Amino acid sequence: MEKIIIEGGHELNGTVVISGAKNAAVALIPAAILADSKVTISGIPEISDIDYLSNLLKELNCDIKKENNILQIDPTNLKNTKLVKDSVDKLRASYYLMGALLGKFKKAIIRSSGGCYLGPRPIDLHLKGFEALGAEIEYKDDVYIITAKQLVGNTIYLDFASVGATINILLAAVKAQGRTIIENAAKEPEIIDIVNLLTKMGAKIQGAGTDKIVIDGVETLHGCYHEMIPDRIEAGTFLIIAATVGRKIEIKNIISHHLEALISKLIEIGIQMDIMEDSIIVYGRKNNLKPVNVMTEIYPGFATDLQQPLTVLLTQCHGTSKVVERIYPERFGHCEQLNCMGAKIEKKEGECNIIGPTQLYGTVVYATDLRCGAALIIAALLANGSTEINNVYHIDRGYANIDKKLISLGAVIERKIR
Ligand SMILES: CC(=O)N[C@H]1[C@@H](OP(=O)(O)OP(=O)(O)OC[C@H]2O[C@@H](n3ccc(=O)[nH]c3=O)[C@H](O)[C@@H]2O)O[C@H](CO)[C@@H](O)[C@@H]1O
Ligand SMILES: C=C(OP(=O)(O)O)C(=O)O
Repeated sequence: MEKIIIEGGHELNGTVVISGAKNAAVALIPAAILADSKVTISGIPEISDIDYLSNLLKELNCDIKKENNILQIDPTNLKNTKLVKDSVDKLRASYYLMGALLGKFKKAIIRSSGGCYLGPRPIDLHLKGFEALGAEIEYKDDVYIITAKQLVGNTIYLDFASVGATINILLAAVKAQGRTIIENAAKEPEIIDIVNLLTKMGAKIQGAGTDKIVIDGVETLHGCYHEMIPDRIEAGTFLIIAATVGRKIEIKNIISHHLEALISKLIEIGIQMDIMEDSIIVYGRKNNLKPVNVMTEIYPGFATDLQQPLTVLLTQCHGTSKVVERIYPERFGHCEQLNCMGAKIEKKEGECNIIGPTQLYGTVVYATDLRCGAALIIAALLANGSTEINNVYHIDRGYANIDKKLISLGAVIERKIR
């Protein structure tokens, strides 16, 4: 088990380059196995979710090679192995292998996936989507057996615009017979990235980025080259780090348009930024920061994955801020940890009030999930004294080379094995 020790109080300066998007990469890789020849994806982030997923592809006899940030996935000799080992629940996105294997072989045997515990995370909408395409599903001893004689296109209305269900249904439908329509589809930028890859592979899809996606099934898909999008959540995290403990930080390899909801909150708080299309310069460490109210929503609303990191900046605002969590009402594991560091956060059902400003102090804390980990890093950079952050494996699932990136900006960080 690794832990990170951060000496707080150092002002950060310089440039940071954002890595590829975790939530796109973990779907692009399963999508690639639908091809009959090699798919090359560039911009792959160095995170443990990619290592776990690569191991799952190896279990399927897929040839997978990584060099720098380029991943070559050759599914020519793919076998439809049962995925029932512990390796499946190391990450959330292993569930995309359900849709991909179903689309490719009309059969998938896979156990439940893992990922951050943010309260209950059902996959009923994924399964209903597969059933609408003609699949039958059996669930026994934590393993899903999903089979179809034939997959046939259908109109599927999602009760909630779920990212995972939209992508999983896309993966199952690209090779189905006829037309599938996903109504109330998720509109996140990662969906567009997956559709761009599938289209290069020969799929026929319209409407990605809107709430109606139309898929006309094709018989075969082929290899291609794809350059993936940068991580808007990592970029947002660095925007918040820069606002909280930076003097002047330039954040590069960013699509500013993906971050509009966060940028507008930072402006409301009083953070000064120069916003370009593919980079942002943040002038942080301002006094008299204003409190704000934030409500998480599906894209283009404020991302739930950024509310935990933003909470740390809100501890420095003069007055009471409110965060309402509409996607995962139990996503508040960070509050107790931040309170141990001196924050004043009152947690209620589905929301919290942050009373600021408060001085934070270094202590021993525990990442309860990935973005709680990010919040604790920001708090530790700001705190008086040294902070020990435990359960670092959560952070490594989604932040590429976070220690190196922060050290290059002037942070004092050490990683230790317990
Ligand atoms: C790997 C990945 O991309 N993870 C992201 C993805 O997770 P994930 O794909 O799991 O999130 P969803 O968009 O599916 O979930 C959103 C909401 O819908 C509910 N729901 C979802 C599916 C379902 O079948 N039934 C159901 O009730 C969930 O419990 C949750 O309340 O989107 C979330 C919301 O932006 C992000 O926080 C995660 O970082
Ligand atoms: C919740 C997250 O990830 P996952 O869905 O992979 O658990 C996240 O990226 O914040």
